[in-house]
Amino acid sequence: MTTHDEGAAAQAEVEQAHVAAMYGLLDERLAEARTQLADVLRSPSAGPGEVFARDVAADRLARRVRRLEAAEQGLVFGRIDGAEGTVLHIGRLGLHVDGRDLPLLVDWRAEAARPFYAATAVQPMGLRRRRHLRVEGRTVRAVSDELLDGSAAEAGDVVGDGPLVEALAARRTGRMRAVVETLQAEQDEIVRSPHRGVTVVQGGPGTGKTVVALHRAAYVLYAFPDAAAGGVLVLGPNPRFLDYISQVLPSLGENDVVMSTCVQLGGVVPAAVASFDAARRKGSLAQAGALAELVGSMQAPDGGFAVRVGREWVRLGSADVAESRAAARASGLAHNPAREVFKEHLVDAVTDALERSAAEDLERIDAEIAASTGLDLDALAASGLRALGFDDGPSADPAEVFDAAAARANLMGDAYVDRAVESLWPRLTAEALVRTLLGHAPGAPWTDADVPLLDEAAELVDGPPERTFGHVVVDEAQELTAMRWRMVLRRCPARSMTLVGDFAQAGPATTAGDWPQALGPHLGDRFALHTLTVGYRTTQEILATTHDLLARIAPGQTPIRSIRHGEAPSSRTAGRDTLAATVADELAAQAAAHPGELLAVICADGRLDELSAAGVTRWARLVPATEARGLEFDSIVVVAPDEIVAARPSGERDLYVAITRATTRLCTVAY
Ligand SMILES: Nc1ncnc2c1ncn2[C@@H]1O[C@H](COP(=O)(O)OP(=O)(O)OP(=O)(O)O)[C@@H](O)[C@H]1O
Repeated sequence: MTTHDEGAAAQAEVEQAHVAAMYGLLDERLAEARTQLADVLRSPSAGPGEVFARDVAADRLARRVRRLEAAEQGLVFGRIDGAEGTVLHIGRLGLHVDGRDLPLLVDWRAEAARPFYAATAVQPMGLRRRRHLRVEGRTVRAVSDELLDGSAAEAGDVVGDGPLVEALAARRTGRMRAVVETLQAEQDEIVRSPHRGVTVVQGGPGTGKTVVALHRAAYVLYAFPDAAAGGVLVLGPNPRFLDYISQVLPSLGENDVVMSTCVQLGGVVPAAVASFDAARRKGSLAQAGALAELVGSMQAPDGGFAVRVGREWVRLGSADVAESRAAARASGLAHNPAREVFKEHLVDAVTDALERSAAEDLERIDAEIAASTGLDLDALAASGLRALGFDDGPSADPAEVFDAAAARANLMGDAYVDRAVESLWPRLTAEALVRTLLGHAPGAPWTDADVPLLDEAAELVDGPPERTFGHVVVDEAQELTAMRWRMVLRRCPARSMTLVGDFAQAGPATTAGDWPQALGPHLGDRFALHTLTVGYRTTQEILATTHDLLARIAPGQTPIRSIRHGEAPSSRTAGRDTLAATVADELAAQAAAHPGELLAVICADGRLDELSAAGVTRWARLVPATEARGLEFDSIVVVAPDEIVAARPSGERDLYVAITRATTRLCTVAY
């Protein structure tokens, strides 16, 4: 009989042979792909068609190379053994060998990999055993098994600490990492949900909403080819957060994801941050109505219109103008492109008026000829037309004297007509429209809250954005105002989205208190809501200190249960003048006692300069409470909580966010 350690070492050796074979195949595939790429790039191509085809092929191969390269880290991390003896290894991508029935490695997103995440002892899904492999570089360091079918452990089973425990015990690095090895069943269910529409994930801090959102993006790219072809967009609240999550998708082999903040999406760089009041006001849905109304008011207001044609004036009644306006609006085009439709209808009406007047002239001339004979009728008709500005030569048939098509063509290019159209249906710019709405002087700086207004105006004026996406992921989605939601939805015509957030963590511009309030105006009830309940970041001890706060800021919300436990939070009191020094002292002590931990100081924006001057960045990241959403550190020092609460209308929620950033230790320094 072997000891546990000997058994574990033997099993690691068994797995090493498999893992070596997989890396061997990965190397082969990578070499093939690189050779193919080099061949394609070298191949001569004649003509634009061939160049295009070559570029497409090169792009596809370059992606394949990148995907294979990204799989080097953590290529394989799991294995499932069926009750009847089948074995599947699970990893970052699929590897198949010709002539072999079972794949050497199954992509974690494939249906065959589902039991690895979803099987439990209650529902083993045909599995006897789930195995996690800890691989460093290309070397198997350890294996750990869970037996799922109730059978007793045998010689080849290594039952020990779960890999989740190991993953959670790891030090924070300041960058989020993929957790594809340890995705939990309630998370996995959302990640691989077949729902193509809007999936919403709510849950307290640290329940893995970001984890789910990013792994969902990777799953969508794998499982929904149409959405993948349209591109995937991931939206986060600020650049600091985007930097924090930036490595997750590349490490899953997905490099073709666009990451952005809402503001960056608008293409306008704001020069200032709006006040809370302005942010709320400008974020409200009423602004969309106001902008639409403003544009409408600039589209041929009621009344008639006169245009000079040659030496004549042609007058149109308000009914003709209204008909042209209705036709332009019915085109469904935005204001500027619809202007052309308006102009065409107006020119038709002017042409009709000219035709009527030409016919009347001819009748009058006929009458005059009848009165005094001997005059040349054709010459008379032609001179009548010339008087109206037309060059048409004489015609034998008076009914054909007026060439409507030529008159219309002339009018379309006529500067007077253009001027008249401009006064009725002026060409607009988004900037000018928003400035008019806000009563801004030209050149006044834009704020972040103006960006969604400009985006809305751009759609009204020029039409939908050129760049749209097949799937959009929104993290910290509770931060979006109604106008921002419109901006996001505009870029996802297929309405295939993953939205994650927590209204207990909402900032000052948010007016909605829950998902139906936030999404109802845009999507009705067309979204599937999931709730995560288990915390993986913040210890139960730290969470316990937030219960009263949570009851105030989100009265209906059930506190989450954390699987982490640790020290009780500590607190220090300082004098008003010694606050920064006390923080520095605390950090120095923590850094000495827990070397290698990632520390952060979170404070009100107004304290940043003082703390920075006190040198806290020697030991810790200095993070304003307004930018702490979504981030995570081993240990947190929260400075002057009262100041964080007082700084913004969402102060208590900001404090809740700050307190829930730590995985291990929380210290509060107050005065
Ligand atoms: N299945 C898992 N395996 C390993 N680690 C996990 C798992 N789920 C979540 N975590 C870890 O828990 C921490 C919190 O996850 P995440 O940031 O996704 O939570 P969140 O719900 O988005 O938090 P917040 O509301 O604060 O933004 C991260 O370190 C993440 O890696």
